[in-house]
Amino acid sequence: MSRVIWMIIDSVGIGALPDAEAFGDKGVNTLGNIVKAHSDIKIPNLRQLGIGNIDGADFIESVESPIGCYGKCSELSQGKDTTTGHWEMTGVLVETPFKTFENGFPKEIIDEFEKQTGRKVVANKPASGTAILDEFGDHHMKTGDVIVYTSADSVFQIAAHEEVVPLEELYKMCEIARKIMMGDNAVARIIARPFVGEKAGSFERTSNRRDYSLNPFEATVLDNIKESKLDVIAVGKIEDIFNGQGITEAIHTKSNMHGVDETINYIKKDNNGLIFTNLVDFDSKFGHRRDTKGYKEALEEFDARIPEIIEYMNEDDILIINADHGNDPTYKGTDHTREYIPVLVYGKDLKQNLNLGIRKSFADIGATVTDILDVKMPKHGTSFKNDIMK
Ligand SMILES: O=P(O)(O)O[C@H]1O[C@H](CO)[C@@H](O)[C@H]1O
Ligand SMILES: [Mn+2]
Ligand SMILES: [Mn+2]
Repeated sequence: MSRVIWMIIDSVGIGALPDAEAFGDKGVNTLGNIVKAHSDIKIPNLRQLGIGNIDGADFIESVESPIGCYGKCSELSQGKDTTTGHWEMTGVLVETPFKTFENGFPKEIIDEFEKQTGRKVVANKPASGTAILDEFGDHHMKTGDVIVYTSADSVFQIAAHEEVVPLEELYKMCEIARKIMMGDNAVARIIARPFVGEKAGSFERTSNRRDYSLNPFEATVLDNIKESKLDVIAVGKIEDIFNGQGITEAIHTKSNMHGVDETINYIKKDNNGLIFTNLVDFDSKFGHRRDTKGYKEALEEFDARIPEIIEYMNEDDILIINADHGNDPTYKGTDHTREYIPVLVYGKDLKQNLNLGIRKSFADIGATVTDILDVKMPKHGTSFKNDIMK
């Protein structure tokens, strides 16, 4: 039976959506602008899969006969964050945007949080997660007050030094915040942001980050697969994005390469159903940091692992690679960008060099996954399984 290996290259958008300006994003193109900034980029394996053959992706040299099926998808949901992107690709549309807090969180919320956690809050504003450590890290070290911040995303983030606030306490604080930030104040995610280091300028965030999401509003593709008694194996932050819903086994990872290693480990094992991986470094280490060189190198590093992934796949396994939103490292600010996402599909038994065109929704990908695994179809999305099968 076919398995699906579904890998999310977090934030690798491929050009502005028609409505990008309404999201404050003009002329954005994550992959396009990285390639423009670094024309020596080497991503031969993504190109072999057809990334340069996608409609409008003329900034990447195309190949004559790609071995994959390739296309791009629009986002129907009103958002450009990870939760919205992943939920849409698994069949749940977010029609009302998640609540954001451009001016920080209201006093009642902070008061309640301080009361229940017994710690004072500093910052309480939108910020870049590394800049905020430079600004308030020293104060935190001296006082034990925790750094609460948000961004253009619907997030309540708590940063604390691992030696000042033990991880267990930080996670407990996130659970408290999760309970407070429901109902009218429901943010998509509460995020634990532990860090280490001596002083401002040398603080570093650790991989002990944890996200506390809302439950998806409706059944996702993952729920449908799990209901059919198949495996839904989550690698990286997938488990957090779905709050564990519809997942049968999960592993958190420290980096993109660790994510690829664990994905390959699962490919080698005997399982049935879906291996679902998120590679977040593109976004968190390079996109938000507006680091085009780092982003380019991360793409090259991932690209170099593709042959290995393919090598271990069974004859009837199907590999899908796509993004969840953009994060153009050449654009102003430090936030995500509203973009098309590329989608690449490869299987030893599938058609090659097939243009999937411009799809109406990310949900088409999840619908295809369910169709391949022959489980209940999601409410949204049009499967392209029949197009890719020989
Ligand atoms: O700047 P950092 O903390 O990496 O924040 C980024 O990560 C969070 C979740 O995606 C968002 O708030 C985004 O802005
Ligand atoms: Mn993301
Ligand atoms: Mn992000």
